[in-house]
Amino acid sequence: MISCSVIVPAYHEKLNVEPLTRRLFEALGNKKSKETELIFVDDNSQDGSVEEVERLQKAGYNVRIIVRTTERGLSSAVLRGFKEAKGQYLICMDADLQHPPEVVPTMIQQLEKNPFVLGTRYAPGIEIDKDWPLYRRVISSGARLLALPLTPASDPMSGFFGLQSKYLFNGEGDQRHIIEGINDKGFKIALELLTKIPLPNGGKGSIVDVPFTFGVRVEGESKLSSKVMIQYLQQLKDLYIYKFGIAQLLIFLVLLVLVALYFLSFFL
Ligand SMILES: Nc1nc2c(ncn2[C@@H]2O[C@H](COP(=O)(O)OP(=O)(O)O[C@H]3O[C@H](CO)[C@@H](O)[C@H](O)[C@@H]3O)[C@@H](O)[C@H]2O)c(=O)[nH]1
Ligand SMILES: [Mg+2]
Repeated sequence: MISCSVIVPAYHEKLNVEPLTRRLFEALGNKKSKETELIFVDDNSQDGSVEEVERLQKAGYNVRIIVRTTERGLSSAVLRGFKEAKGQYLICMDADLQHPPEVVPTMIQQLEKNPFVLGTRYAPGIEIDKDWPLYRRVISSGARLLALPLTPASDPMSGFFGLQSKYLFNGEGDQRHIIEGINDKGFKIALELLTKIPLPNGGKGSIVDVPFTFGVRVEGESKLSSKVMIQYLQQLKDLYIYKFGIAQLLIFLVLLVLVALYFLSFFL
């Protein structure tokens, strides 16, 4: 029986499909592999990813690929994968091996006892984004700072996380559906869920950190674009309103300007 589903949003990731699949199932070992399914959610890349997955299926791996033809986007791809998942433990990770598959067994172990598990780059001994160019560090720090009031999580920008499915869905069987009001735009699906799903005690004590080192992408290219950054700012605005009400939006905007000025000062 499948207890864990690993969901991987993928766009033009053909070269990463096989190494990710092999490394994941190798890390899981015999017993856990039988209880785990791997689901790629691809947005019609037409780059041979489908054929790669078919080859891996023939080799005996429990992997499949959902190809979306009318939708695009990381967050909505992850939500689609969650909807199709059979496991009670749901894990989300990138295709490009920046999230080490070897960390997944620890995440599953933690999910057996805790509602939410977060792959975090902010932990003792972890050097944050050490190979990132300066501009990515600036964007990442600014984005993290702005999300701090929304959740007690250490790394709400992370795309490497897991949760118990009962916190994501309402209803059972055919009636099962993702809780209302989840924004499916942009890249930051973990932040959205951390803010909105009904975690015990508002997340305090129910989000377990699993430290990992954010690797460097070897194959393919990042899909982070200015459109994604604008979607993030829109998402933040909506989350501030959701959490604090419309009056606080003004404070948010003032904060935004201050933070922008602070970071701009590095370049002036
Ligand atoms: N299906 C689908 N997948 C997508 C899309 N855009 C990106 N992806 C997939 O989402 C994953 C992350 O995309 P990257 O382009 O590699 O993102 P990144 O800039 O490296 O950002 C990562 O780091 C952030 C932390 O700073 C994370 O927040 C983010 O989720 C991601 O992991 C990859 O597997 C990529 O193929 C899309 O439109 N559709
Ligand atoms: Mg990446």
